Amino acid sequence: MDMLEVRNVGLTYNDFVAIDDLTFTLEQGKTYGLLGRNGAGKTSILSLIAAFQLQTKGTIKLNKASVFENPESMQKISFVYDQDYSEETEKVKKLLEATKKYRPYFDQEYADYLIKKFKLPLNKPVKNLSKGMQSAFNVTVGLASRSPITIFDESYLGMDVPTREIFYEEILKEQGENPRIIILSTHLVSEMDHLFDEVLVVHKGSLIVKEQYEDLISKGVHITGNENSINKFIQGYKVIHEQKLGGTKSALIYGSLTEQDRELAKKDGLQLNPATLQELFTHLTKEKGDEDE
Ligand SMILES: Nc1ncnc2c1ncn2[C@@H]1O[C@H](COP(=O)(O)OP(=O)(O)OP(=O)(O)O)[C@@H](O)[C@H]1O
Repeated sequence: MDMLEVRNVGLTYNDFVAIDDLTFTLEQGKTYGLLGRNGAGKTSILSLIAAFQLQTKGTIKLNKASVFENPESMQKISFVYDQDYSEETEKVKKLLEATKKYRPYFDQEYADYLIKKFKLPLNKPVKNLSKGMQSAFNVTVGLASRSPITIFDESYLGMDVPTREIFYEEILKEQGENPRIIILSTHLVSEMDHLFDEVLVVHKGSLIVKEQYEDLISKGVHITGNENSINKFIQGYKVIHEQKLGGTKSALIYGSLTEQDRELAKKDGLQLNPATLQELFTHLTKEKGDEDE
């Protein structure tokens, strides 16, 4: 069972702290959603896991061995990110062959299948592909690499909806048939949440959430009703968002409601509705100056 352990990891660029003190473990067979606002530190974390750079402090280990400058673990990690192909004169077929050389788990049959699915033109220079097609090419490399750790950092850029659907279907299918550690960094929270087994939320370089998707979702509850009753009800709960309309108020609670309180809410005529991951993410990472709806 492959296991990635990130312990007390920090990263500073000159004096700027991009990542503060991250500790988490990832396990084979799970798809992780990595969420965070712009500049939260997602790409920085992923580039450390992929050993593209060395952290300023802490350790990152794959199966107990440090990943940095470790050829064995580097072969097990694929990092799919938004590459600049403006100078890439090589054709799709040739570039795929070249990439394959460094990926010991690469499955050519699966790559051929994906090329067909994504309708990638094998004889076109990669620099001449549309943005969405370049992303499809990257995703093909990432999926067909079958690396024990496969990272997709906003790998959907430029893809249209049907193409993104193919990407999502393949993630689900692959994880079922060839389990690995998959990390999906994304801003398309509501579109991709069905893919996540676990969710990591990074905010200003710190990890503020790491939870099973189902557990996390069960903590978000919208409670709506008469303002006075709501104010009384929410005491003691963590409220991450409030909205008022006339005498009616709606509060978004983050934390498990007791059965007793659910009964109480019903009795008081208060409405309870589950929150979505996107809502929880938005309000948990709210910053001063963000507009309230
Ligand atoms: N090479 C660098 N030198 C200096 N600062 C950097 C460098 N790379 C990233 N940063 C800073 O580190 C912080 C985290 O950046 P990072 O790219 O990891 O964020 P992100 O969560 O991936 O953002 P986005 O969602 O916008 O892609 C940002 O404030 C960014 O400006």
